[in-house]
Amino acid sequence: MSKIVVGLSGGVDSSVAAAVLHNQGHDVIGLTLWLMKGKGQCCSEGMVDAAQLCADLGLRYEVVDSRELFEQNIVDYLVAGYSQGVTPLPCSQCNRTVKFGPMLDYARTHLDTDQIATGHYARITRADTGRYELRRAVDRQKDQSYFLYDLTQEQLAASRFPLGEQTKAETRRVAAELGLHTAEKPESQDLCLVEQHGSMQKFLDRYLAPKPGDIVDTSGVVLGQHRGIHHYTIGQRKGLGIAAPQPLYVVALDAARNRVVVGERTSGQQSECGVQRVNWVSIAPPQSPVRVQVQIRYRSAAIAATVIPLSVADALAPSARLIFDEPQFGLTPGQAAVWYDETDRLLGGGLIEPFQTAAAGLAEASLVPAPQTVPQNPKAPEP
Ligand SMILES: Nc1ncnc2c1ncn2[C@@H]1O[C@H](COP(=O)(O)OP(=O)(O)OP(=O)(O)O)[C@@H](O)[C@H]1O
Repeated sequence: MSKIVVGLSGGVDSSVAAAVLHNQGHDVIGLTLWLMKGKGQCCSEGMVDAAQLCADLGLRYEVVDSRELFEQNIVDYLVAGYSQGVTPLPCSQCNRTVKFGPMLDYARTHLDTDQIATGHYARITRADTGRYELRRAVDRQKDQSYFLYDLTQEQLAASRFPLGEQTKAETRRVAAELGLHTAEKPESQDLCLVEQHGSMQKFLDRYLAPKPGDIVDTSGVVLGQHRGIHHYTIGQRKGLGIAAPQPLYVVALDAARNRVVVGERTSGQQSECGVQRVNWVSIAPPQSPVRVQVQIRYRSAAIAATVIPLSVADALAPSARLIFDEPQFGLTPGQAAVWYDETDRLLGGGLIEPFQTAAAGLAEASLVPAPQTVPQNPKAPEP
């Protein structure tokens, strides 16, 4: 039996993960990363529920103050990204740099173990080559592998996902059978920051001052005014405030000119895109193109595509080109493209690059903003 540190958010999933491992005879230590300044779900009620769970099961419980790390790696990253016209995906970045990495460090340094577990719905297997593979969860509705594409081999080697083989309904049933007080706790519906602030816009409004500009069509004709490009996302149709005979969508965010570019659905279609900060997971970085099924958003259907690996020599920042079998609408710079094989193995993923739209004269934005580009926080939340 092993000593395992289980990340506890205070929700039913991590409660069951901890209880199951405990019932299997492992020496379980509950750990909550205190992430948010202000009273977020995980950081007030969540900690109380996690502490209660550990008391009920007789587990040691730890809280690690990770608020500064979360602020630097997630809040600043989001604010800088949105101000540059990209729509960053915080969850995969959070998993790699705020949760799994630091949790593993803490487990090794303070708790004398290199094993961690979470309530994520995904599965880890080991190939004959010794490589750790990430697979979709058995419960496809709950599958969270998309958010885990950026984990390193070291992190996967240390991690367990006890819920990967079961459905959410089974998790709730186990929680009820074990009498866990979190059994009936409602599902979180959105990003933790969105849940805390009510909406992504309300969160961003705390950091980014309004910066009105033009809404233009793809040939540059001004159609209206916007309140700041951070209020918009690629593919958005509602809330543009423009009367047009045909439906218009946001097809690009031009930070350099502070413009929102709109067009008909066909003008927002792309047959390929660049991907940066690629992480190859279940297979070693390939030297030649790979046929894949790719997801360009968490809930989007997987689509057939070919990944062409680029800059293989640069192991720290490999990039790739994705060529879709059919043109795709709604490719959003900053979101993750995550690719799988025909079964359920997550092969790799990376961040969709800002595209060059010659017609709209867009400037390229960086997905990895320099810290000094982060605007001063006009009204930061109270710690
Ligand atoms: N603040 C935190 N500290 C430690 N571990 C966390 C924290 N937040 C999330 N986790 C871990 O990551 C897993 C997935 O987190 P996510 O936010 O997706 O929650 P979830 O799927 O709603 O799960 P839960 O029901 O446990 O809240 C959790 O089950 C938990 O193990």
